[in-house]
Amino acid sequence: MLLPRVCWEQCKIGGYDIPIKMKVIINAWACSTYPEFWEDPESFRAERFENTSVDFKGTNYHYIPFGSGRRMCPDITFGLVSAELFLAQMLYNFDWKLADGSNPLDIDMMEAEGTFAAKKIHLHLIPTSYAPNN
Ligand code: HEM
Repeated sequence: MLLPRVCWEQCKIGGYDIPIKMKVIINAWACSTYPEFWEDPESFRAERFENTSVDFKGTNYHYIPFGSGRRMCPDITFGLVSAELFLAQMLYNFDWKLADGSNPLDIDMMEAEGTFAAKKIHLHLIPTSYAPNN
């Protein structure tokens, strides 16, 4: 869910009358899984972003992980760099195995309900420190 907005003028969206001053909350997850815009929307397919002009900067309304408009996330750059740096450090310094020895392709990617898209089933991993020979 994005931050709540207040409607500045009366309008109609998807057949619904939205009165002036009505509080509106945008469901970014619903936008990002709308079948009219996304093929097989609930599958994790990172390659769907290859060779496309769709990006996350708030002008493609079917993909708004950082929101859109004047209240969109002011720290997109910091957020992206932090996530990339963290992931790169974890992958560079450790080898990873699933704690129960199962196949990574069988990981259940269901999301829990809530404001943030956390995994429904926790991921239990065993890191092994990767120390290259000096
Ligand atoms: C990958 C990381 C991040 C994601 C996915 C993210 C996502 C979002 C989203 C969806 C919103 C609501 C936008 C809207 O309603 O249109 C938001 C707002 C905001 N974010 Fe982020 N964010 C991230 C990282 C950060 C970081 C690192 C900071 C600060 C250090 C930050 C600070 C804020 C602030 C202050 C707002 C409120 C803006 C306002 O009320 O005008 N975010 N973010």
